Amino acid sequence: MSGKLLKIGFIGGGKMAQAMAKGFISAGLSKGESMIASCHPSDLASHAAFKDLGAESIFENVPVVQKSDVVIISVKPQVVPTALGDIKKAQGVNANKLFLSIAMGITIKQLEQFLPGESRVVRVMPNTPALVRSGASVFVCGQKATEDDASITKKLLESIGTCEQVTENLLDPITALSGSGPAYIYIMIEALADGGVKMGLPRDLAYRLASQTVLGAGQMVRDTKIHPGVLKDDVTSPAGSTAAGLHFLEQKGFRSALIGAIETATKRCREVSQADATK
Ligand SMILES: NC(=O)C1=CN([C@@H]2O[C@H](COP(=O)(O)OP(=O)(O)OC[C@H]3O[C@@H](n4cnc5c(N)ncnc54)[C@H](OP(=O)(O)O)[C@@H]3O)[C@@H](O)[C@H]2O)C=CC1
Ligand SMILES: O=C(O)[C@@H]1CCC=N1
Repeated sequence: MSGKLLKIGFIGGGKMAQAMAKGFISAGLSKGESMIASCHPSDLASHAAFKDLGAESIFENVPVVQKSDVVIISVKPQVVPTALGDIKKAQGVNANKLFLSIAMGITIKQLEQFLPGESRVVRVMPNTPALVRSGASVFVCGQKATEDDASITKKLLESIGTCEQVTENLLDPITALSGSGPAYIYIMIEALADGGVKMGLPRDLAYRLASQTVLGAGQMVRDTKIHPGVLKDDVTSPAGSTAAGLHFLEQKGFRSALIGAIETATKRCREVSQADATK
């Protein structure tokens, strides 16, 4: 991937596509002008967002494939069959491209069926912190993806955060954990700040402290590799305030709620994987 910048195309220019596009640009791996996105006419905000990046933004999917080296399938799962159907039906399109699909629940097998036979498919699960290059992504290579495709995928995803190659059976729980996870953490940050405000903190200070605390705790687990239970014990002084707070969380089923969220979200991914659930 040295030298000429890859042309990156997005089929669907929504939230996750924009996060990845902005991440690639700030990583220096791409430029607005080497990107193209197909947007839906009903989502002019996304159309404008890609134009603001200096990218080409259009309302058709086929030219995105024609003009790109790597095509990122970033429409909602329910839209994937139609969007890829457009490409399969089109005459004379060179679909011998690398397709990265980020669609929740859509399997490699389904993607390979929806796309023309020559297409090389990699299934990816990123998350929105890709925008600030702190994403957590995983990928699975399809039948026709080459070692080069895996390297290109890795290079792209590592530019916007961490990246691991996994097996497809892990994709649904990963989607539930790291794909959806930022949403759980955002409501936690909001609630922590609400608690701080309830107890008299100014709102902006409460958000700064809550977000930095989440960031710092995550970094502690990742960088020290110390078990989170041990790190929790280090915070919890005998007869102190943390023990009182933890007791309240246990009474309210905090752990159980998080475990249940991952279980429920995984089940939703599995529903979508079933062909009729993409409708
Ligand atoms: N958001 C996230 O955190 C993550 C999302 N994903 C996956 O990314 C994909 C996109 O999600 P997200 O960005 O949240 O969703 P968005 O709704 O923000 O983006 C999807 C975009 O595709 C547009 N669209 C609809 N139909 C078509 C079509 N036929 N051709 C081209 N574009 C079309 C939508 O327009 P309109 O709104 O008008 O329908 C919308 O702009 C999903 O498959 C999701 O599972 C994966 C990981 C994380
Ligand atoms: O909510 C969703 O379905 C997508 C998948 C992971 C994050 N957002």
